[in-house]
Amino acid sequence: MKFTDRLHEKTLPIWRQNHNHPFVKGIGDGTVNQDNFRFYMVQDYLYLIDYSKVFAIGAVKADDVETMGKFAGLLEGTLNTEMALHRKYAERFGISEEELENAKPSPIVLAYTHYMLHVSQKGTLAEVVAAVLPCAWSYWEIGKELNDIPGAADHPLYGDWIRMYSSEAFGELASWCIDLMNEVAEGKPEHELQKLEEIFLNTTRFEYMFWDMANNKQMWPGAETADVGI
Ligand SMILES: Cc1ncc(CN)c(N)n1
Repeated sequence: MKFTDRLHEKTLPIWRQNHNHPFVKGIGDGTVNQDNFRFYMVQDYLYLIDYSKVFAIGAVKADDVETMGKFAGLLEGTLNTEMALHRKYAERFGISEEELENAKPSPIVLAYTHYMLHVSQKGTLAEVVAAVLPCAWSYWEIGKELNDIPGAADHPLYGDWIRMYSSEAFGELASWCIDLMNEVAEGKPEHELQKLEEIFLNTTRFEYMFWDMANNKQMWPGAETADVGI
């Protein structure tokens, strides 16, 4: 059994909850509230800035030039392809790039990104990969699932999102993360595998919390409308 099969099996209930989250379903059937989607895209942009930094840490921790190159590819793909989607949506919503970068992160975004940055700064290369894997893997699976819904990828607003996360290019990045997880877990003692499992479980849980945050436009307690992200 591959280590990633073990991870998938262990986190299956929460993994399913991610796929069936009302916000995800709403992107697929076009019913998600536009204002919530706008909030989500702004918060996701902030998330991706730190997520990209985790790939840079991966490059620093890589043991060979080929792996360094893959992390550089993931960093480039996130900054220039995935985040281009967010910049395009921001333009549609009348949000400038400056406003986007200066938006305030929600408590969930801060907790999630700080967790990933903490794990990757203090941990091993395998721990870096375990932290980022649910992000790439679950979005790719969700993208493909939504793309299978007839007409979903043609939706005037949410179609771009579905096409991005079901694309071959995104799938390649996700597959590379899956393969690397198996490579770096090979031969590790059980206690280290359990640690990787825990990190993977935690970021899978954060994925669920992120969808919930988007669904509820959840910001800081007592925040005024003007403080809500942007
Ligand atoms: C929260 C989150 N997780 C994952 C992805 C896919 N890179 C994303 N854009 N946002």
